[in-house]
Amino acid sequence: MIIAIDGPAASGKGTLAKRLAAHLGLPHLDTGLLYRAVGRAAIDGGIDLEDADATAEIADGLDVASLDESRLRGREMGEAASVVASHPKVRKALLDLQRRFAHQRGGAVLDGRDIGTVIAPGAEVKIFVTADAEIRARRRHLELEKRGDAPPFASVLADIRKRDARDAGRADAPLKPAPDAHVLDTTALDVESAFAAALAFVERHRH
Ligand SMILES: Nc1ncnc2c1ncn2[C@@H]1O[C@H](COP(=O)(O)OP(=O)(O)OP(=O)(O)O)[C@@H](O)[C@H]1O
Ligand SMILES: Nc1ccn([C@@H]2O[C@H](COP(=O)(O)O)[C@@H](O)[C@H]2O)c(=O)n1
Repeated sequence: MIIAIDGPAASGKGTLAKRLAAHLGLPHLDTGLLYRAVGRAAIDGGIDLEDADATAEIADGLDVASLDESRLRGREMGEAASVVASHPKVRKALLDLQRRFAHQRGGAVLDGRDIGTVIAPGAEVKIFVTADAEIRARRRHLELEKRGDAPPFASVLADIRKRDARDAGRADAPLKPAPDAHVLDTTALDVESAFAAALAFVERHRH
């Protein structure tokens, strides 16, 4: 069974994908990490994030086994990822490995922006996780506060809005729910309730 989980920044899709994968015993891929890794490598190498050819070359040679998540999290990498993710050549370079992961024997859970629309349009379960931007910013701000690394709330909210607008506005694989996706609005749901709602949906649709 392939479970595709998409949604805007800080909607909780990663939290949900991880929980579902652990509960169902399926492998999980956070596809945002791939774009973050390309952004990270470009910055480390002094390459302009707007350079589609150079960043696609990085994406082509990405070693997924050696992704260092601790260097990929954080606001700057989210922004850098969103810039490189707008290049069709970068997306093309990362397509096959995501599709192979999705179609491995036994199934998988993937979360990102285009899983239900582009990477695995035939997925048995598609969930588009969303929440009001202010709530998402509040959750992300809380997370950053716990890490002792919180900028002002207003700048967290502005980052989220800017990233969503870029992701939804790009021509190639824009952020949007697949026509057959179940939209799960978690604005009024805590983590446990969101997980319970997602799991109930999965159980209804697995075949
Ligand atoms: N339903 C919820 N209620 C309250 N907090 C939540 C909920 N879901 C997730 N969170 C918290 O919100 C923050 C963002 O969640 P998460 O990292 O899963 O989002 P994401 O969509 O994967 O983000 P990104 O797109 O930036 O990778 C985390 O601190 C997480 O613990
Ligand atoms: N399937 C995907 C996944 C991610 N992106 C881009 O990467 C950025 C970072 O993603 P996070 O989930 O780690 O926040 C995101 O803003 C997108 O621009 C993507 O395009 N497709």
